[in-house]
Amino acid sequence: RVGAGGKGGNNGKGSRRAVVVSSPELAKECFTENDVVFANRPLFPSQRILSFDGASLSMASYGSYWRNLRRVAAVQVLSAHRVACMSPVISGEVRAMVRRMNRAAAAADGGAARVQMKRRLFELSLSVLMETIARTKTSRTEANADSDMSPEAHEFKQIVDDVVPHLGTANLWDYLPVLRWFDVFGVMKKLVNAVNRREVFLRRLIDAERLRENGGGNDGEKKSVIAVLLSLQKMKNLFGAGTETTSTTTEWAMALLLNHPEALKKAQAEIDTAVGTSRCIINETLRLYPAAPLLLPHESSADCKVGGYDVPRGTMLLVNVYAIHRDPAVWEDPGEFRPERFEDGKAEGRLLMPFGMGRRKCPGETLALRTIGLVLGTLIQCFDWDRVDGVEVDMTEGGGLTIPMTVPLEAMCRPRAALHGVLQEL
Ligand code: HEM
Repeated sequence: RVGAGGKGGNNGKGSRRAVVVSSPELAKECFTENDVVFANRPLFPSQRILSFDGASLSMASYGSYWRNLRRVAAVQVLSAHRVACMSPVISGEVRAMVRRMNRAAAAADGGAARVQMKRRLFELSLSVLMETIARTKTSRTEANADSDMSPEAHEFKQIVDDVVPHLGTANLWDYLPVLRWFDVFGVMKKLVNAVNRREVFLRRLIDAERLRENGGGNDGEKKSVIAVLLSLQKMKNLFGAGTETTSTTTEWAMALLLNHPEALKKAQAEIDTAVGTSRCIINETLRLYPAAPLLLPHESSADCKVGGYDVPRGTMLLVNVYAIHRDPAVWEDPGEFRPERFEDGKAEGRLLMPFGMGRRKCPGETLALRTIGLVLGTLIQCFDWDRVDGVEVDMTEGGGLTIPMTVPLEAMCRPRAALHGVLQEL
């Protein structure tokens, strides 16, 4: 369960020393006794360009600088209290999406609309982040009928689309200097261009927030993230980490439910009586499709041992969460979608780590689970769902930093008769 590859600690010759861990015991060993040693991140050339030379929270090496940023993120921006304050914003965005779907269904033949779930969920996730980070709602109009995004979110999506294809641990450009010297594939040009656009964009959001602040427009608890950070003077970028992961997980959850109508019916019935029971479905989705299947890469800052093997300083650590979550020694029929595994604490003691473990664990977990829960709960409660033309959803997985669905999810949605009045009033 420990794999090794590459020689030499850095990527100067197109290779890099790496250790791949794919069992629950070894993952625990890496993030308990070796947690401090593995708390660094390898900095690939593409990441160096994108992360202000390693200055972003997710890419910074372990030390006082990272600790400081992490404290700001965990305490000021993503704490349970902050997330509770953000909930009305999230619900507002979800309601806006439901309103649009309801309108589309009313206008469609037979009262059911064909919905591009992937696009909708990504847009929603980005809008939630835009709204909590910069409060851009004012610049959006309902007349923009078929999109769930503000113009700012649109602009940011274009920047993300330019960057995402060049992320990931198997990017040749990062390993082979010759490709970089001649900027083969024009990667450098594209990344620098995207970073420059991102700078201009963020600067604009910050200036707008400053103007609002000067005008006395900020009200305590409902402050945007930028306002919070401005008051601490530590503006850092959290958009990248939170968008794709959240929307992809919701998309997989909907796909699983469409292929398991009995689970969908059960969830609908339960939500009608007690909101919040979609948690087992979310856990099971994150078990089968962890949005970061290899976590983010870690790097050792000193020699250590993993599973009895010597691991030298400067080795990249990849933790295969995808394999750990499907370990047949731990999970019965690991490939099957069975949310009941998580009922009544039945899965307690089994390692589920879609957000990682140890000190570099995802600080956005509370926000992500709240957002996914609200979105999924609302979609299941408000609509009856069907597969397009009754055809089984294609569950083929794509590659990259996250696990995208190869065929973007589409589904038929029909407003539930019992909720007609409620939907009209949204
Ligand atoms: C389903 C949603 C999400 C999943 C599955 C997820 C998963 C992860 C994972 C696996 C890591 C790396 C842990 C490691 O290195 O061992 C991570 C890091 C991180 N995540 Fe998330 N994440 C999600 C949503 C979010 C959200 C909503 C935010 C914030 C808005 C966020 C912010 C971050 C940051 C800043 C880091 C870097 C932390 C550090 O290096 O110290 N994530 N996430």
